[in-house]
Amino acid sequence: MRSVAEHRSIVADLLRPRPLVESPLAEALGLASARDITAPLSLPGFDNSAMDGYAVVAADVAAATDATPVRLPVAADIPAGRVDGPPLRPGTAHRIMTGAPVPPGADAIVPVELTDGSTGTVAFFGSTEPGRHIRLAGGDVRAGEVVLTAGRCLGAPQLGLLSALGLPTVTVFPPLRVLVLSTGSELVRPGEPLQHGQIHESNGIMLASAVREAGALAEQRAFVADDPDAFLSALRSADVDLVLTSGGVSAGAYEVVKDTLSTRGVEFAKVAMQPGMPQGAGIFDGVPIVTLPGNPVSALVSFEVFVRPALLRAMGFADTERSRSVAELTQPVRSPQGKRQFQRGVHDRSAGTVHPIGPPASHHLRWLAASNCLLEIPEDVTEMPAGATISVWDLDD
Ligand SMILES: Nc1nc2c(c(=O)[nH]1)N[C@H]1C(S)=C(S)[C@@H](COP(=O)(O)OP(=O)(O)OC[C@H]3O[C@@H](n4cnc5c(N)ncnc54)[C@H](O)[C@@H]3O)O[C@H]1N2
Ligand code: MOO
Repeated sequence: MRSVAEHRSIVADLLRPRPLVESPLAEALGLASARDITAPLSLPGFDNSAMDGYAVVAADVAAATDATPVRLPVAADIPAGRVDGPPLRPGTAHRIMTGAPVPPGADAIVPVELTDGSTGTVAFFGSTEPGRHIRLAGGDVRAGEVVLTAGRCLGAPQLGLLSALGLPTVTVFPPLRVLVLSTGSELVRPGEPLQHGQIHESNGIMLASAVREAGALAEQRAFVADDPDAFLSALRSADVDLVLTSGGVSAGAYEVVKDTLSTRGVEFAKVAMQPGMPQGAGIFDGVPIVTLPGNPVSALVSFEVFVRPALLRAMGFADTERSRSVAELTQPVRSPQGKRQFQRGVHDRSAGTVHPIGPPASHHLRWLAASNCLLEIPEDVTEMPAGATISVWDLDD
């Protein structure tokens, strides 16, 4: 049997990044930056006020108290955005707003709450010290510093930072395009009535959603029956970077995926894993294809273990794995000898504990939907008692 690690690297080696693109920031959410990003300018770009109030020379208001206010003439008004503010002469104050440039000559800001707020002659009821409430140029970012490294996922704060640095675009790895194709003559579209022996199709939306959650683009085709011609024509009609099928890969008489592709560039193997033993991967018609087992839990666990890290790697992400932690089991678990088992679990992060949820069998979608993690049990471990520590893949990060 093939090991989990071997199949992971076979799948990872199949996928290739698309050519880099220069993307407007608004279209880069969730993608990976392709390059280290060096700040073209400093942030803040100029010394500016952190408070609405008055710019002063601190020494001028050193004696101010509630009982003995200091009064200064207001020589200028500096709203945020004013670009022609005059210098401050000692013995005067400038009314200033948050974000406005501190005038040359001033060394502190007094918040409006410590004054009477006047625009003619202002009374100060408290003192200040040099530097108070001034945000210094370069205090956040200095021009020339690397602010984001290649492979970083561009989320809201990262895109905000790039915009603050005056960068309208960013070089990114484009999302991979993935065709999700379910197979099975028993499948019926949700919303349509079932006859005995039929089931509603569920892997399509589940895998397409997992692809989208990973930041790639999913094209979810109507599923195909266990019919080689229909299957091949669905495959050939796609212009994608990866095809992801489910079903038809085990040992039965109507395994449309295995029967059709095993002579056409796809290698099928048993992987020492549960769920998710029957797997296939290869190149068909020049396009990478990964064939997942049809049992719904097997399909999604296989996606997590083999496809998601490969997709993230080909989309340039530095971080390709789910966050892993170690937690204490609150109940014992058993696992088959020789297989890496991934049980569904509920991880209580604040308590540092985890328990398996639902049976290990691979058709229990309900328990998959109720879980927030996978428990990873190594091949050579057949039982673990309550209190043992176990490796956990958190699925909700
Ligand atoms: N004799 C053997 N039988 C089986 C073996 C084996 O080694 N020898 N392996 C078992 C394991 S493990 C798995 S996993 C499954 C994988 O089977 P296939 O990939 O061929 O998938 P199917 O037979 O098409 O379907 C399995 C199961 O999943 C349901 N299914 C399939 N597609 C969907 C879908 N899109 N939405 C919802 N449910 C789906 C299907 O109805 C079956 O119940 O094989 C075992 N058998
Ligand atoms: O490998 Mo199957 O995935 O155990 O149910």
